[in-house]
Amino acid sequence: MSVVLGAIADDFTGASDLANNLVRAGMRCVQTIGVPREPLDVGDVDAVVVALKSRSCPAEQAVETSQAALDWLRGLGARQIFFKYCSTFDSTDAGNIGPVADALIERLGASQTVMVPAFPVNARTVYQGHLFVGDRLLNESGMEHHPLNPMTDADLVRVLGRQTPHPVGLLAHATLSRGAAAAGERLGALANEGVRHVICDALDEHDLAVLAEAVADHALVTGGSGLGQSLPEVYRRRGWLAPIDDAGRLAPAEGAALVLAGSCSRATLAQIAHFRHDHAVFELDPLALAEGDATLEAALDFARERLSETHPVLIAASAAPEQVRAAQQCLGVVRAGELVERALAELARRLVAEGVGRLVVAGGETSGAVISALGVETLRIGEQIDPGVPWMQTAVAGREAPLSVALKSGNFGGTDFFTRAFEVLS
Ligand SMILES: Nc1ncnc2c1ncn2[C@@H]1O[C@H](COP(=O)(O)OP(=O)(O)O)[C@@H](O)[C@H]1O
Ligand SMILES: O=C(O)[C@@H](O)C(=O)COP(=O)(O)O
Repeated sequence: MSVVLGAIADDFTGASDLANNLVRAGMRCVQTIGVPREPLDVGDVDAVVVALKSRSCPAEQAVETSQAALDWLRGLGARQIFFKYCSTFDSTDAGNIGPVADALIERLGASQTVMVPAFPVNARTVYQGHLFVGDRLLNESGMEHHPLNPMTDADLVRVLGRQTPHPVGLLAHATLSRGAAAAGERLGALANEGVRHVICDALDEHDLAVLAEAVADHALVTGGSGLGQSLPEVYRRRGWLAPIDDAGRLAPAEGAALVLAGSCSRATLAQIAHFRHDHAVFELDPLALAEGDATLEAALDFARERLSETHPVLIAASAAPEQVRAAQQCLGVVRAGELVERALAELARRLVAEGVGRLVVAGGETSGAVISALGVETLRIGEQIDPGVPWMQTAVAGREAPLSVALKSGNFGGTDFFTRAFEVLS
């Protein structure tokens, strides 16, 4: 059997979210950081997820790295390509969802793709093309304050329409509720009208299963990880997958426990507040980081004094919207983000070299910066901590035992995530 699914994820937390769902649905999955330099042995692999850091970079760069990932995945023989973006459709009018989807469609010679951000288990649903987080529209969910891609419009047909010159259509719930054949017919009719991108409603797992059945033969699908829960079952019915084995067991974890947070989402802020009750927290201020290395050294000292296997330490740049705005006004949006990402990446690099072996990172961009600084190339997927966030293991230079790492999407996880994650691991 060869690789069935090749996925291109626009950030690192998103990649592990998708890989987690594929593993839980019984696919043997490897996550790579970018396109690996060495050939990858895919002898017993059903799915490969390539993690990129292409969500917030200039659109041309996102297109270029995504095309390179596509070419590599096709070289592995992948039957279907999955472009994974955020379940909150994180993007701006400049991209990158529209431009990347267009480029992938063209390179694959396809005529259409579905857009399925829904992830019901984490309360992301789509109705009449409008994205909800819980019972709030996207633009009232906290995502309107995102430091890099504030989401101020919940109408995804309209949002995507600003990112692509091609027509955007809707596969509405009324059609979906009539089953996979009706959904497939509607997609075909839209394709005949020249509609390239189809935003799909989905309220629950059943809707995702219907969509998976309708699109399993498409060259390209796009969306959040929810669709990744449902596709493997369709592949299995078609005989494309080997029987399920134990797809997600890791070696025992070793080393001190550290949490690094760069996400400013509501969920992460609540998780930090919860953690603070019983644990030590160091706050990184981007304005102080801009002044020189003293803050970074202070954070290192703080961690070194407290690191242990049993009591995690947290270093966080995460701040409330008004503080983020103040830092951005002073430093600029890009520089503020870069200063924080660089500092957290440097802390990870130095503290892992000094014995951290269990690492949780909060935030997609932040995870990209940290994992890149650690020189990670591939990750194995292990146990789920909360929906969308698995423990993973990887080799890092200078460490004999594998590094256990969890990349938490800003918006995911219960309030006790930063303590419970380590309990799950032990
Ligand atoms: N105090 C702060 N002020 C300004 N920007 C910040 C601050 N803390 C974190 N950031 C930046 O905000 C961005 C958060 O994005 P990300 O890590 O993807 O989190 P999420 O997963 O919540 O989207 C990062 O670029 C990070 O460097
Ligand atoms: O789909 C999702 O919500 C996540 O997998 C995701 O993409 C995470 O992005 P961040 O919130 O930026 O971590």
